[in-house]
This record gives sequence, structure tokens and C-alpha cells, in this order.
Amino acid sequence: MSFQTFSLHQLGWRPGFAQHLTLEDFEAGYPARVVGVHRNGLSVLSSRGVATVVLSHNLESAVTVGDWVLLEMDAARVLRMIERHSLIARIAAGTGQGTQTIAANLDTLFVVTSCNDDFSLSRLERYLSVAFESGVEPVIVLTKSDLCADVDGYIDAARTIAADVAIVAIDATSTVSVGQLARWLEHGQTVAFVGSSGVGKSTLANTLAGDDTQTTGGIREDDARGRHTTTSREMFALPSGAWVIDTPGMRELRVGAVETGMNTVFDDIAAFAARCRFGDCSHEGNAGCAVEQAIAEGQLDARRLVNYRKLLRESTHASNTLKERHDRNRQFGKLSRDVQRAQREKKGRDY
Ligand SMILES: Nc1nc2c(ncn2[C@@H]2O[C@H](COP(=O)(O)OP(=O)(O)OP(=O)(O)O)[C@@H](O)[C@H]2O)c(=O)[nH]1
Ligand SMILES: [Zn+2]
Repeated sequence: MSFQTFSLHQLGWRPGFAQHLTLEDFEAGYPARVVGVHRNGLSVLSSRGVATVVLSHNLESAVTVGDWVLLEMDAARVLRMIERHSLIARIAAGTGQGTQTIAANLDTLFVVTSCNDDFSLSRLERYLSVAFESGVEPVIVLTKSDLCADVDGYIDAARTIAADVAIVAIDATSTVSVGQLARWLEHGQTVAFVGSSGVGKSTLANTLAGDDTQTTGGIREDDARGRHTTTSREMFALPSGAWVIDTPGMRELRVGAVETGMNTVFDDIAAFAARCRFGDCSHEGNAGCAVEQAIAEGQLDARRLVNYRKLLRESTHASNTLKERHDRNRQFGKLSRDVQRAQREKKGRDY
């Protein structure tokens, strides 16, 4: 059991969260931040320290790392979730319910790639779409700058697809160099890293953590039944006071439904498309297509349109999958209600 306590400010509380809470809520409970989700419940941090709390069935699939919950004053129980300001989610694998929540209340998503063969504009566009869709500010981090002779070339290339996104080149192994990320790592800020394997996400997190042992994960605590359990902490603090969310879902982030995010990333294509002759132009050999004309005139990179189409296909597929599941669940719900009603009516007749 840890007796370290945390202020709301330290935990990343935003004044906006309180707008969704009533006076009754504050009398019944107090806010806590979810730092781990496991079978017995949640690991949370609050003004009362570290705790493991149980979660009712109806919240089980919804609550995720980074979430804020309202805990009951005198019981280790979640009363309700507190509305998030951002959420990274993806389509759940298998046939379960719709989306799987991965990380909540992130302020910044560090999109990590290296100044070498890993660098791919299409992959950056993919991650940026996820960030914008989720309401999280992306920052492009180019690692291994120390091993590269033309760092500016990589920065310039990244800028061609992300004019308004911060781009920082670093040596992830150097404390001085990673200091360039300080403004996104202030007290109470919450961040996560995405990028391919080997680009330096762990190295960067370790360098930022310094000798701090909190990155190593395991914390011992009492679970709801008073037993000692070791749970992996999926959200940990850096010495700067910022929080890092590092979960398996975050590491293998895939594209869900990101059409809204794509509108920001591909705003140039949207602007050209507005000038196509036909409103339903597919930008594939249609007469009067302004997008294809832009490519022919060298104003738009052909690669970018290809990636746009690919992401849009994936996104549409994800939306359709969600809709089908939703419809199936609704039909099933209607079916069970019909059966129940028929049973009630039959019972009525039997009496
Ligand atoms: N010289 C140098 N080496 C780096 C840098 N960033 C990462 N490395 C090295 O690259 C290798 C891979 O780094 P990791 O931190 O394990 O990469 P990762 O993104 O966490 O990879 P996964 O855990 O597979 O997702 C390690 O040997 C690091 O030391 C850098 O900026 N400069
Ligand atoms: Zn067109």
C-alpha cells in the first residue's frame, strides 16, 4: 500500500471536468484517475493515495487508462465515469461490443519515427488522422537524429504533410536532446507514444524518466479483498510531473473510423475535391476531377491521394463494422423484448 497522495492538479485535472459534475456528485464521491485496468478492477490515484477499486459490470468495457472516475466516499467503488476531453479507441477484435477504448484524456500523442528507412509519410498521415480524430494534439518526433547526416531533409519532408504540427528531431538516448519535448511534458500533462517497433519509444520514455523506477511498472497494493497483488501500472509519472500512458493497445494502434481526423490531415485534398465537376466524384478517372488535375499540375503528390483512398477505405470499413454490430445488437435486443412480451402475455392468459 502506498501512502503517497496526489492533488487533482498533479493528476491532470482540468476545470472543464467539473462542469459535468453536480453538487450531489461531489457530496457522494471524489475524483480519481485510472492508471491501470485489470481483472479485479481498476488501479486509481487520488487525493487519498493509491487504491484498487471494483467496477460494476455496466462500466467494465468502457473505462480505460487515463479516465477520471468518481469514487464513492467510503467504499472502494466507482460511482460513475467523468466525461473525457479526448479518447483513443479502435474497433474491438472479435464479435464483442463496438469500440475498444485504449487511452483517455491524452493531451499529446507523440508520433515517433526515425530519421532512417522507417520514415514514411503515409504512416505519419495514418497516425495523425488517429490523433485528430481522438481530439489529441499530435507532435511528430524524429528519433536517431544523431545517426543521420540530413536531419533537416526529414524535417522538411514531414512538414510537407503536416504544416501545422510540431516536428522535433531528437537523439532519444540523450537527456539534453529529449529536453526539446519539455513543453508537452509539464506538470499534469498526459502523453503517449506511437510508432513502429524499433523507432525508440521505450528509449525515449526511459531517457525522460531518468533513473526514476516508476517506468518499471509493477506496484504492490491491496486489492478489494485485502490480498496483495502486483498489477502493472499502465500510466506512470515522469520526473517533470507529466504522465505517460503505455498500454499494449497503444503500441499496436490501428486505424478505426477516422474520417473526421482525415479531414484535418488531408485538408488540401478536400479543398481540391470541392472544385471537382461532380459532387460525387471518386477522383479516379472522372471527367472534370480537380484532384487529379492538381496531381497532373504538380500541386498534389500522387502518393498522398493513394494513401487518402486507402485510409478512407479502412475507415469506412471500420464504420460499417460498427454499424453492423450496432444493428445486430439492436435486433437482438428487439428480439429478446418480443420474446419477453410474448411470455408475459402467455402468462397473463394462463392465470
Ligand atoms: N543512437 C540512437 N539510438 C536510438 C535512438 N532511439 C532509439 N535508439 C536505439 O534503437 C533501438 C530500438 O529502440 P527502442 O526504444 O527499443 O524502440 P521501440 O520503439 O521502443 O521499439 P518496440 O519496443 O519494439 O516498440 C535501441 O537499441 C535504442 O538504443 C536514438 O535517437 N539514437
Ligand atoms: Zn475528383
